Amino acid sequence: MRKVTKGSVTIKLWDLGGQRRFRSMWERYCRGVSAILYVVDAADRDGIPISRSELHDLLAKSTLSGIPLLVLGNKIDKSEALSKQALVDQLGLEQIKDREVCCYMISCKDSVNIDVVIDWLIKHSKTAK
Ligand SMILES: Nc1nc2c(ncn2[C@@H]2O[C@H](COP(=O)(O)OP(=O)(O)OP(=O)(O)O)[C@@H](O)[C@H]2O)c(=O)[nH]1
Repeated sequence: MRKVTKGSVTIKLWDLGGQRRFRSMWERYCRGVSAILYVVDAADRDGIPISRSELHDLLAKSTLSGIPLLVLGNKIDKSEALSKQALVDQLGLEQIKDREVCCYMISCKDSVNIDVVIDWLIKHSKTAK
């Protein structure tokens, strides 16, 4: 667990492993959270179908209904990265109707759009409500 503080708001973040053997644990960690952040490698075009089905399987859990979702398309510094619209389409984000969904394209390597992610998290934190 990591904490990020901005102003008077402290956000607690749990970084869950993306490998197959960790995926069955996702639902347990997501119960009761203020928001789910789903980070996808936007440059790994072949991996997107798996990301899509794992995401939709996760969101189908009744325990997680209504929890806001922020999808991050990471690695936009790579030339092969998908556009935002292509990522939204390929992940089927427009089909998610039971919660707020947002998508940002980021580069952790070049620190692109990290500020908007933090702002989104703060807006959706329990203390901000
Ligand atoms: N080019 C590029 N590489 C990145 C970026 N962010 C992370 N990486 C690289 O991607 C690799 C995987 O990063 P991790 O942070 O281990 O990925 P992860 O998704 O947390 O891994 P799991 O939790 O095991 O799923 C590392 O080699 C990082 O340096 C980015 O924005 N651009």
